[in-house]
Amino acid sequence: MSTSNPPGVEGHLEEVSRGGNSAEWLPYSQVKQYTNTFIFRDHEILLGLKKRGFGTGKYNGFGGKVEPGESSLQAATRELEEEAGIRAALELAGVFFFVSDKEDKAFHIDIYRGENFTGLITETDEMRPQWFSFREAHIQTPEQLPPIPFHQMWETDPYWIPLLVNRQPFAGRADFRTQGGKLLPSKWWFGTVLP
Ligand SMILES: CNc1ncnc2c1ncn2[C@@H]1O[C@H](COP(=O)(O)OP(=O)(O)OP(=O)(O)O)[C@@H](O)[C@H]1O
Repeated sequence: MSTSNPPGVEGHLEEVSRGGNSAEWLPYSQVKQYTNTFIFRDHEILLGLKKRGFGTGKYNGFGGKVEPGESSLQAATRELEEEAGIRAALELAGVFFFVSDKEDKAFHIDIYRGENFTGLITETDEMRPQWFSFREAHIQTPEQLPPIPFHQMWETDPYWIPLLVNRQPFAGRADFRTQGGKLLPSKWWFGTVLP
């Protein structure tokens, strides 16, 4: 069964999770395009610890704004090289749309996945790359990698990272509100793409 998408979320989707308050979705007047890229090998995912700017101290994929004249895929490829020093053929894995009560701009984030990268993974001024394991039950790999550090990531990541890891195309939205000086999700909805 398809359910009705939140405003800003497109596609023929089936709900997988929703939560938060029952308030209306926050309004927005402008949409900014971003990218976020995750590299995979075996049961491992490459994350970067953000060292400056928005999301400092959190682990995330590699990405940023889509610049004028650039496609989303070009931006994702450029940001991966700028922030991690590598290149990879990327495919669109999902979309995460979010709005905060701090500004009237909405963020549309195209989420990409890639494998078989070339180049040497390199720490940059912006990101410290690190491999994590997503094996079930957090059984550690022979290289003793830690599991995905959800406690040090955006609060909405646990809703869509499993879909990314399981190769299920997805789209979702979250509204963030400032609570006690912290930006926290107040309402969210995620769905997988139906054929
Ligand atoms: C709130 N929930 C969120 N959940 C998951 N990912 C989120 C996110 N909010 C932002 N992101 C990602 O964080 C990066 C910010 O990038 P950011 O450094 O601001 O962009 P960019 O490199 O273009 O900026 P500058 O060049 O420094 O101006 C970018 O990948 C963007 O997709």
